[in-house]
Amino acid sequence: MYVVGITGGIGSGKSAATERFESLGITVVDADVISRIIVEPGRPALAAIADHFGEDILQSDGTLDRARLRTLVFNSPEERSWLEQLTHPLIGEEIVTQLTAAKSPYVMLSSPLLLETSQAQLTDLVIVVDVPVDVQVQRTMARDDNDEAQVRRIIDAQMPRKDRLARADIVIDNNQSLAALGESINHIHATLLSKAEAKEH
Ligand SMILES: CC(C)(COP(=O)(O)OP(=O)(O)OC[C@H]1O[C@@H](n2cnc3c(N)ncnc32)[C@H](O)[C@@H]1O)[C@@H](O)C(=O)NCCC(=O)NCCS
Ligand SMILES: Nc1ncnc2c1ncn2[C@@H]1O[C@H](COP(=O)(O)OP(=O)(O)OP(=O)(O)O)[C@@H](O)[C@H]1O
Repeated sequence: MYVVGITGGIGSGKSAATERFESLGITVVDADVISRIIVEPGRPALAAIADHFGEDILQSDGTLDRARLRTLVFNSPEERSWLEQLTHPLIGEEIVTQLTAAKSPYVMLSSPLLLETSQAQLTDLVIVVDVPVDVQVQRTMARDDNDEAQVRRIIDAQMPRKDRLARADIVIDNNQSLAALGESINHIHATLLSKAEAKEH
């Protein structure tokens, strides 16, 4: 199995990129999606979070109050570290399960923390989706209910842009139109198909 990791900071355009790869028939395993599944009601991780932060971290329907947890963990490195020690092993396990089940010519692992965690070891090649930090901030604020200071705190909790770029095998410059992004991906897809083919033989 040829595993292509794709990463980038918050709001860089990982989802915009992976939607395009999916439309080309590629299975995408998404760490953000998995991070929501492992804290669904009834899961042990949600009970551990409620024990640690108090029942106020749950909404009236029993689901996680993500906005509240977001404020807590991005204002406290200790609380963020506590949450990551709980969630990252569970996210890692589910990533492996989903990668193993994938049937497309290559499989993509999309994760904002690919290079910050051991997830990178699962990949054959790393793609970084890159935009300047100010563009990350603008696009994230336009998408989410987050003020600028909050978005910048999240960016500060992630790998600095230049370190991430230094780890890339392929960089996608997403400071361009969505149409141009699609064009870049068509070319990269052709390259990845031949690399995956080469690994099989
Ligand atoms: C703090 C939580 C509850 C906030 O939830 P919310 O719905 O607001 O955000 P969501 O999960 O969609 O994440 C949005 C973006 O925030 C960034 N982000 C999330 N967690 C982290 C983290 N631990 N460190 C740095 N950036 C992070 C990523 O760029 C991500 O794409 C949630 O992000 C969480 O549980 N984080 C811990 C698990 C984790 O590290 N997830 C990242 C995937 S490995
Ligand atoms: N080339 C582009 N031009 C204009 N808007 C874009 C472009 N690429 C992505 N966007 C928009 O920017 C926002 C952030 O993109 P996206 O959600 O794909 O980022 P992400 O890297 O998946 O973020 P996160 O780490 O938060 O999951 C979205 O609203 C998306 O529609």
